[in-house]
Amino acid sequence: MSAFSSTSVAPPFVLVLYYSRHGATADMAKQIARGIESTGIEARIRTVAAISSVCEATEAAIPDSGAPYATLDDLQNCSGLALGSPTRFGNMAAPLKYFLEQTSSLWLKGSLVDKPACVFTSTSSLHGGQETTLTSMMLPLLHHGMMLIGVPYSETALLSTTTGGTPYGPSHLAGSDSDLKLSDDEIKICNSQGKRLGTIASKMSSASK
Ligand SMILES: Cc1cc2nc3c(=O)[nH]c(=O)nc-3n(C[C@H](O)[C@H](O)[C@H](O)COP(=O)(O)O)c2cc1C
Repeated sequence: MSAFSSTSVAPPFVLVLYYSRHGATADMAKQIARGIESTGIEARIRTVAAISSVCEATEAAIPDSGAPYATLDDLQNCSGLALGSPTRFGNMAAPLKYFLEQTSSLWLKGSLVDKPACVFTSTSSLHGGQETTLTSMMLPLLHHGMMLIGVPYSETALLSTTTGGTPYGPSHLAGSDSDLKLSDDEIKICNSQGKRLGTIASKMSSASK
């Protein structure tokens, strides 16, 4: 093969994209990333900026701590997506929705069609809207044509958990002071969801080459 015909193909990765204010959803993102990376594919962890009426004028391009901010290129080039948000009045948090509302150019090109995706959330109360938040995050992903994966009951932690964990996606009960750590069952569910997403993303990205 001549030097001119060899092209360097960027290795596939799964984007773990979340917003977190107090750190619980960020902890979940790390556990999902562990599950993804256990399958041999890179997990790229990215967050979105908080919003305010002047956010675009005041936010630094790179946050002082934590994951870098996601770009549209991260979404465009990922082989799969794990999307996470704290529950806000039974819905996803505004900063994540704000980011998603800037993805019309990707929607027009169909960039995310047929890519696998999962969703995860953290709440302060057990019946405070985990499932509704998870489904609220699924809706824009379905508009983008993504293929949603949940947590099958073959993950037995779904049956033993007394806090978070749903078949719609991993969840966490953070408590009213946002100080409860991820339980062992919640961690298992995050890890297995990441593993499932990584496995499917790897298979689909190698099949499309
Ligand atoms: C504006 C606002 C609305 C919230 N709405 C809910 C809610 O509907 N149900 C709930 O259980 N917790 C609610 N919470 C609590 C957060 O979901 C919870 O503290 C979550 O664990 C925070 O995740 P984080 O640590 O990733 O920021 C709300 C918090 C805020 C600031």
